[in-house]
Amino acid sequence: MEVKETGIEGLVEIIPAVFSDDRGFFTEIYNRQNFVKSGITTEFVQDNLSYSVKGVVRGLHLQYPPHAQAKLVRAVKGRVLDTVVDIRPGSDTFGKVFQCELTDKKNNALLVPAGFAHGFAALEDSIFLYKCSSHYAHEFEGGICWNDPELAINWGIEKPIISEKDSKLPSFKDFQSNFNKVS
Ligand SMILES: Cc1cn([C@H]2C[C@H](O)[C@@H](COP(=O)(O)OP(=O)(O)O[C@H]3O[C@H](C)C(=O)[C@H](O)[C@H]3O)O2)c(=O)[nH]c1=O
Repeated sequence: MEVKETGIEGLVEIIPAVFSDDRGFFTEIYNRQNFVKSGITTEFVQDNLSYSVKGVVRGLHLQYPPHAQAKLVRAVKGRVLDTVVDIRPGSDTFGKVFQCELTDKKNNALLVPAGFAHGFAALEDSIFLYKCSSHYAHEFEGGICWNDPELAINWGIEKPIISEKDSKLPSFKDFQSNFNKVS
């Protein structure tokens, strides 16, 4: 298992060992012992899976403290452009956007610490599988609109398919003023 730094504290890409033979391949997608050995001690409590047709953007989502979630995210089918924004108060990289293509060919994953807004674009029909460090808490959900002009995120999709809920998410500026109130 290779852990690649991203230049943002705590945000790492994970490339697992993949064992291929004439039947296909085998890979461990989570092994607590190996993660701890690599310095990743996050405790996960919930696994989620979502299917997105090509052209979907989900996000940017987060849960407010004390229900903020660290996530271990991957595409088990297809190809997604995973996108995170550092919204940790006082972080040296506050407001920084990081993107990483997660594909079923690379079997790569991204460990997203708590304190990030998270979303992804489905560049193909994709199945997204992820572990969360805190349970779903609907009343603590928040987000930032996918097309915020300040973040200017390139999702790789011109006119994304988004949910009604995501279409109403606030701008990054409005999010920050609200976040200061709830933190
Ligand atoms: C997140 C979640 C949702 N739900 C229910 C609530 C809704 O009735 C339905 C769809 O929820 P939503 O539209 O919020 O699903 P996504 O747009 O995929 O949300 C996720 O998208 C981005 C990429 C994330 O990082 C978050 O994990 C999460 O916010 O599933 C649950 O029952 N449990 C859950 O943990």
